[in-house]
Amino acid sequence: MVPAAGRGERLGPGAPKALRELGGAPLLVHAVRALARSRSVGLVVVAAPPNGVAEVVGLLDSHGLDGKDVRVVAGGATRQESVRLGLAAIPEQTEIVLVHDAARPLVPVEVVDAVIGAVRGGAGAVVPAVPLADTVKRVEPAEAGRPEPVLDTPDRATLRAVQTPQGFRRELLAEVHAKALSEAAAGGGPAVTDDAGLVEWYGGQVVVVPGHEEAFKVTRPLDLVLAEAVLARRRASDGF
Ligand SMILES: Nc1ccn([C@@H]2O[C@H](COP(=O)(O)OP(=O)(O)OP(=O)(O)O)[C@@H](O)[C@H]2O)c(=O)n1
Ligand SMILES: C[C@](O)(CO)[C@H](O)COP(=O)(O)O
Repeated sequence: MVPAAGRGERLGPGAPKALRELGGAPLLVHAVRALARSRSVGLVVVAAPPNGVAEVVGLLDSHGLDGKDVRVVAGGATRQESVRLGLAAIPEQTEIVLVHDAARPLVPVEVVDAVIGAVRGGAGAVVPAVPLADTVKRVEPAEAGRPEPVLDTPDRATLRAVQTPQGFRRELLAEVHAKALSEAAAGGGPAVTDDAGLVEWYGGQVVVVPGHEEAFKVTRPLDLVLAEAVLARRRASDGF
Protein backbone atom coordinates (compact mmCIF):
# COMPACT_ATOMS: atom_id res chain seq x y z
CA MET A 1 0.00 0.00 0.00
CA VAL A 2 1.13 3.52 -0.73
CA PRO A 3 0.37 6.32 1.77
CA ALA A 4 0.08 9.40 -0.44
CA ALA A 5 -2.14 11.73 1.59
CA GLY A 6 0.56 14.06 2.96
CA ARG A 7 0.79 17.78 2.19
CA GLY A 8 4.53 17.95 1.63
CA GLU A 9 5.04 21.01 3.85
CA ARG A 10 8.82 20.61 3.81
CA LEU A 11 8.85 20.66 -0.01
CA GLY A 12 7.25 24.10 0.01
CA PRO A 13 4.06 25.57 -1.46
CA GLY A 14 2.27 23.72 -4.24
CA ALA A 15 0.13 20.66 -4.86
CA PRO A 16 0.15 17.79 -2.34
CA LYS A 17 3.60 16.20 -2.57
CA ALA A 18 2.45 12.89 -4.11
CA LEU A 19 0.96 14.82 -7.04
CA ARG A 20 4.05 16.96 -7.73
CA GLU A 21 5.76 16.20 -11.03
CA LEU A 22 9.02 14.35 -11.54
CA GLY A 23 10.12 13.86 -15.15
CA GLY A 24 6.59 14.43 -16.48
CA ALA A 25 4.66 12.17 -14.08
CA PRO A 26 3.49 12.61 -10.47
CA LEU A 27 5.70 11.21 -7.69
CA LEU A 28 2.85 8.84 -6.82
CA VAL A 29 2.79 7.33 -10.31
CA HIS A 30 6.55 6.67 -10.12
CA ALA A 31 6.14 5.07 -6.68
CA VAL A 32 3.27 2.82 -7.80
CA ARG A 33 5.19 1.83 -10.95
CA ALA A 34 8.25 1.02 -8.82
CA LEU A 35 6.19 -1.45 -6.78
CA ALA A 36 4.34 -2.80 -9.83
CA ARG A 37 7.69 -3.73 -11.39
CA SER A 38 7.91 -6.60 -8.89
CA ARG A 39 6.32 -9.81 -10.16
CA SER A 40 5.30 -10.55 -6.58
CA VAL A 41 3.07 -7.48 -6.25
CA GLY A 42 -0.55 -8.23 -7.22
CA LEU A 43 -2.50 -5.32 -5.77
CA VAL A 44 -1.58 -1.71 -4.99
CA VAL A 45 -3.78 0.29 -2.60
CA VAL A 46 -3.17 4.04 -2.57
CA ALA A 47 -4.26 6.31 0.31
CA ALA A 48 -4.98 9.60 -1.48
CA PRO A 49 -5.42 13.08 -0.03
CA PRO A 50 -8.97 12.96 1.42
CA ASN A 51 -10.28 15.59 -1.01
CA GLY A 52 -8.29 14.21 -3.96
CA VAL A 53 -9.53 10.65 -4.42
CA ALA A 54 -11.18 11.25 -7.81
CA GLU A 55 -8.12 13.15 -9.05
CA VAL A 56 -5.80 10.31 -8.02
CA VAL A 57 -8.04 7.68 -9.64
CA GLY A 58 -7.91 9.73 -12.87
CA LEU A 59 -4.12 10.13 -12.70
CA LEU A 60 -3.48 6.45 -12.14
CA ASP A 61 -5.91 5.53 -14.95
CA SER A 62 -4.15 7.83 -17.36
CA HIS A 63 -0.68 6.38 -16.67
CA GLY A 64 -0.44 2.69 -17.65
CA LEU A 65 0.42 0.59 -14.59
CA ASP A 66 1.46 -2.79 -15.99
CA GLY A 67 -2.01 -4.32 -15.66
CA LYS A 68 -1.81 -4.40 -11.85
CA ASP A 69 -4.95 -4.07 -9.74
CA VAL A 70 -4.77 -0.53 -8.26
CA ARG A 71 -7.35 0.73 -5.74
CA VAL A 72 -7.63 4.17 -4.17
CA VAL A 73 -8.98 5.03 -0.72
CA ALA A 74 -9.13 8.32 1.18
CA GLY A 75 -6.11 8.79 3.47
CA GLY A 76 -6.08 10.38 6.92
CA ALA A 77 -4.61 13.22 8.93
CA THR A 78 -1.38 11.36 9.75
CA ARG A 79 0.75 8.84 7.87
CA GLN A 80 -0.20 6.22 10.47
CA GLU A 81 -3.90 6.84 9.87
CA SER A 82 -3.44 6.72 6.09
CA VAL A 83 -1.69 3.36 6.35
CA ARG A 84 -4.45 1.99 8.60
CA LEU A 85 -7.14 3.12 6.16
CA GLY A 86 -5.25 1.58 3.25
CA LEU A 87 -4.77 -1.68 5.13
CA ALA A 88 -8.51 -1.96 5.63
CA ALA A 89 -8.89 -2.14 1.83
CA ILE A 90 -6.52 -5.11 1.50
CA PRO A 91 -8.21 -8.53 1.32
CA GLU A 92 -7.79 -10.62 4.49
CA GLN A 93 -6.32 -13.57 2.61
CA THR A 94 -3.33 -11.42 1.59
CA GLU A 95 -0.26 -12.77 3.40
CA ILE A 96 2.34 -10.05 2.83
CA VAL A 97 1.84 -6.28 2.80
CA LEU A 98 4.44 -3.71 1.77
CA VAL A 99 4.05 -0.09 2.87
CA HIS A 100 5.79 2.30 0.49
CA ASP A 101 5.95 6.12 0.66
CA ALA A 102 4.65 7.92 -2.43
CA ALA A 103 7.57 10.22 -1.64
CA ARG A 104 10.13 7.51 -2.60
CA PRO A 105 9.55 7.39 -6.36
CA LEU A 106 12.83 5.80 -7.43
CA VAL A 107 13.17 2.69 -5.28
CA PRO A 108 14.77 -0.05 -7.42
CA VAL A 109 12.79 -3.28 -7.85
CA GLU A 110 15.68 -5.21 -6.30
CA VAL A 111 14.92 -3.54 -2.97
CA VAL A 112 11.19 -4.36 -3.26
CA ASP A 113 12.03 -8.00 -3.99
CA ALA A 114 14.61 -8.21 -1.18
CA VAL A 115 11.99 -7.04 1.33
CA ILE A 116 9.41 -9.53 0.04
CA GLY A 117 12.02 -12.29 0.06
CA ALA A 118 12.87 -11.66 3.72
CA VAL A 119 9.19 -11.78 4.76
CA ARG A 120 8.72 -14.97 2.73
CA GLY A 121 11.81 -16.30 4.49
CA GLY A 122 10.05 -16.01 7.85
CA ALA A 123 10.50 -12.45 9.15
CA GLY A 124 7.37 -10.71 10.44
CA ALA A 125 8.63 -7.19 9.74
CA VAL A 126 11.39 -6.10 7.34
CA VAL A 127 12.86 -2.68 6.56
CA PRO A 128 15.36 -1.71 3.87
CA ALA A 129 18.07 0.60 5.17
CA VAL A 130 21.44 2.11 4.33
CA PRO A 131 24.46 3.05 6.45
CA LEU A 132 24.84 6.71 7.38
CA ALA A 133 27.36 9.01 5.74
CA ASP A 134 27.25 11.64 8.51
CA THR A 135 28.16 11.36 12.16
CA VAL A 136 24.99 11.62 14.29
CA LYS A 137 24.74 13.41 17.64
CA ARG A 138 21.90 13.37 20.15
CA VAL A 139 21.20 16.88 21.40
CA GLU A 140 19.11 18.69 23.96
CA PRO A 141 16.68 20.53 21.63
CA ALA A 142 16.79 24.31 22.15
CA GLU A 143 14.82 27.31 20.87
CA ALA A 144 15.46 28.20 17.23
CA GLY A 145 18.70 30.14 16.89
CA ARG A 146 20.14 28.92 20.24
CA PRO A 147 23.07 26.45 20.32
CA GLU A 148 21.97 22.93 21.29
CA PRO A 149 24.08 21.03 23.85
CA VAL A 150 25.30 17.64 22.60
CA LEU A 151 24.30 14.72 24.83
CA ASP A 152 26.24 11.94 23.12
CA THR A 153 27.39 10.42 19.83
CA PRO A 154 25.91 6.99 19.00
CA ASP A 155 28.29 4.52 17.39
CA ARG A 156 27.65 5.12 13.68
CA ALA A 157 28.45 1.52 12.80
CA THR A 158 25.23 0.48 14.57
CA LEU A 159 22.97 3.08 12.88
CA ARG A 160 20.94 2.72 9.68
CA ALA A 161 18.78 5.18 7.71
CA VAL A 162 15.50 3.38 7.12
CA GLN A 163 13.64 3.47 3.81
CA THR A 164 10.52 1.96 2.29
CA PRO A 165 8.91 -0.32 1.18
CA GLN A 166 8.69 -1.90 4.61
CA GLY A 167 7.32 -5.45 4.49
CA PHE A 168 5.09 -7.25 6.98
CA ARG A 169 3.01 -10.33 7.54
CA ARG A 170 -0.43 -8.78 7.07
CA GLU A 171 -1.89 -9.98 10.39
CA LEU A 172 1.06 -8.50 12.33
CA LEU A 173 0.73 -5.10 10.66
CA ALA A 174 -3.06 -5.07 11.16
CA GLU A 175 -2.60 -6.05 14.82
CA VAL A 176 -0.14 -3.27 15.69
CA HIS A 177 -2.21 -0.64 13.87
CA ALA A 178 -5.34 -1.78 15.74
CA LYS A 179 -3.48 -1.57 19.07
CA ALA A 180 -2.15 1.90 18.24
CA LEU A 181 -5.67 3.05 17.32
CA SER A 182 -7.16 1.88 20.60
CA GLU A 183 -4.33 3.48 22.60
CA ALA A 184 -4.82 6.74 20.66
CA ALA A 185 -8.55 6.62 21.48
CA ALA A 186 -7.55 6.43 25.16
CA GLY A 187 -5.38 9.52 24.70
CA GLY A 188 -2.00 7.82 24.26
CA GLY A 189 -0.46 5.77 21.50
CA PRO A 190 3.00 5.23 20.14
CA ALA A 191 4.92 8.25 18.83
CA VAL A 192 6.67 6.51 15.95
CA THR A 193 7.42 7.65 12.42
CA ASP A 194 7.25 4.36 10.53
CA ASP A 195 5.26 1.13 10.52
CA ALA A 196 8.19 -0.97 11.71
CA GLY A 197 8.32 1.38 14.69
CA LEU A 198 4.85 0.19 15.68
CA VAL A 199 6.01 -3.43 15.59
CA GLU A 200 9.01 -2.53 17.78
CA TRP A 201 6.77 -0.55 20.16
CA TYR A 202 4.67 -3.66 20.83
CA GLY A 203 7.71 -5.87 21.30
CA GLY A 204 7.98 -7.45 17.85
CA GLN A 205 11.21 -8.20 15.99
CA VAL A 206 12.11 -6.11 12.92
CA VAL A 207 14.98 -7.02 10.61
CA VAL A 208 16.94 -4.92 8.12
CA VAL A 209 17.85 -5.77 4.52
CA PRO A 210 20.04 -3.61 2.28
CA GLY A 211 18.28 -0.54 0.92
CA HIS A 212 19.54 1.63 -1.95
CA GLU A 213 20.77 5.22 -2.17
CA GLU A 214 18.22 5.89 -4.96
CA ALA A 215 15.35 4.94 -2.64
CA PHE A 216 15.73 8.30 -0.88
CA LYS A 217 12.63 10.24 0.23
CA VAL A 218 11.69 13.43 -1.59
CA THR A 219 11.27 15.66 1.45
CA ARG A 220 12.91 19.05 0.72
CA PRO A 221 13.35 21.00 -2.56
CA LEU A 222 16.91 19.74 -3.10
CA ASP A 223 15.62 16.13 -3.04
CA LEU A 224 13.48 16.91 -6.09
CA VAL A 225 16.54 18.24 -7.94
CA LEU A 226 18.39 15.00 -7.11
CA ALA A 227 15.41 12.87 -8.16
CA GLU A 228 15.25 14.66 -11.55
CA ALA A 229 18.96 13.99 -12.06
CA VAL A 230 18.68 10.30 -11.14
CA LEU A 231 15.68 9.85 -13.44
CA ALA A 232 17.42 11.64 -16.32
CA ARG A 233 20.48 9.40 -15.89
CA ARG A 234 18.32 6.26 -15.88
CA ARG A 235 16.43 7.39 -18.98
CA ALA A 236 19.68 8.18 -20.80
CA SER A 237 21.28 4.87 -19.86
CA ASP A 238 18.49 2.35 -20.38
CA GLY A 239 15.38 4.03 -21.74
CA PHE A 240 13.78 3.70 -18.28
N1 LIG B 1 -1.48 12.36 6.56
C1 LIG B 1 -0.54 11.78 5.84
C2 LIG B 1 0.81 12.22 5.91
C3 LIG B 1 1.77 11.58 5.11
N2 LIG B 1 1.37 10.60 4.27
C4 LIG B 1 2.35 9.99 3.37
O1 LIG B 1 3.44 9.44 4.05
C5 LIG B 1 4.60 9.46 3.21
C6 LIG B 1 5.84 9.96 3.95
O2 LIG B 1 5.53 11.17 4.57
P1 LIG B 1 6.31 12.54 4.35
O3 LIG B 1 7.44 12.43 3.47
O4 LIG B 1 6.51 13.13 5.70
O5 LIG B 1 5.20 13.36 3.56
P2 LIG B 1 4.41 14.61 4.02
O6 LIG B 1 3.69 14.35 5.32
O7 LIG B 1 3.57 14.96 2.86
O8 LIG B 1 5.59 15.69 4.21
P3 LIG B 1 5.68 16.93 5.21
O9 LIG B 1 5.91 16.34 6.57
O10 LIG B 1 6.84 17.70 4.70
O11 LIG B 1 4.38 17.69 5.12
C7 LIG B 1 4.26 10.36 2.00
O12 LIG B 1 4.11 9.53 0.85
C8 LIG B 1 2.97 11.02 2.42
O13 LIG B 1 2.08 11.31 1.34
C9 LIG B 1 0.05 10.17 4.23
O14 LIG B 1 -0.30 9.27 3.47
N3 LIG B 1 -0.89 10.77 5.04
C1 LIG C 1 8.57 5.81 6.75
C2 LIG C 1 9.84 6.63 6.59
O1 LIG C 1 9.99 7.02 5.25
C3 LIG C 1 11.02 5.74 6.94
O2 LIG C 1 12.21 6.46 6.85
C4 LIG C 1 9.86 7.86 7.45
O3 LIG C 1 9.81 7.49 8.81
C5 LIG C 1 8.73 8.84 7.14
O4 LIG C 1 8.93 9.99 7.92
P1 LIG C 1 8.19 11.36 7.57
O5 LIG C 1 8.67 12.36 8.55
O6 LIG C 1 6.73 11.04 7.68
O7 LIG C 1 8.63 11.71 6.18
